[in-house]
Amino acid sequence: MNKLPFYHTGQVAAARLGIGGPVGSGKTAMIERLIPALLTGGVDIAVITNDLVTAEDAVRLRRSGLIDPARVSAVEAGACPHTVIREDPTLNIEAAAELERRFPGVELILIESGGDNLASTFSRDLTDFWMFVVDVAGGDDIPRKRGPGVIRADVLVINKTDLAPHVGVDLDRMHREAVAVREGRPVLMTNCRSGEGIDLLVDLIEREVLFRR
Ligand SMILES: Nc1nc2c(ncn2[C@@H]2O[C@H](COP(=O)(O)OP(=O)(O)OP(=O)(O)O)[C@@H](O)[C@H]2O)c(=O)[nH]1
Repeated sequence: MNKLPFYHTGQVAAARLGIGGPVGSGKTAMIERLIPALLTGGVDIAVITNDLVTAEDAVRLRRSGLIDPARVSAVEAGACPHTVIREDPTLNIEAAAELERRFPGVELILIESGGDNLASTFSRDLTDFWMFVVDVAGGDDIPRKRGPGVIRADVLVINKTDLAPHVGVDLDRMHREAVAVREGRPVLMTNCRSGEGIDLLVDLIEREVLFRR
């Protein structure tokens, strides 16, 4: 196998897209929606998942039938999830390089962080672009709390919009308050149950990450 890094092989590096957010906000569900949408758009993709001490999310994606299981790599953080996406992203950088070696045409690598707190962010050494996924059921006060993930992510995604009536959340207000703390950076709303909003997210990825439009 060719063990040289991509910059010695003439191969163009794949874009790295980080997906972070609190536990259970719908990061894996988002990836399950993004995979078919991106594949339909002709994007050559691979995925890295980060879990604490298991490969649970990777196993779920490998079994989903949505993507070649060999294109899903698992990193076991063994510590707070942000450690391996921010403080020392070596394991993730190596996993991405390995996917590029094995799949030379890969254009986009989705890197899912383990569920974390509102302060988690991705290192720019690891990702070209990163999204932070929060969910309606986590509370409409989350944007007002101004955590670094909410404020600094390249795109903030508010997921589980279908649950708003069940948890008493005013979606327009939650969106307005998120926009207000993000100084012009985008805020999207999704429902991963139905797929609503995923088209806008894919448009954004194709435009801002893959420079296709
Ligand atoms: N109603 C509703 N449920 C959702 C939505 N997105 C995800 N879920 C559900 O929320 C739960 C958590 O979703 P996951 O995709 O596992 O969340 P995660 O962020 O990957 O979770 P961790 O990796 O454990 O942090 C699952 O039961 C999903 O089916 C949504 O848009 N609407």
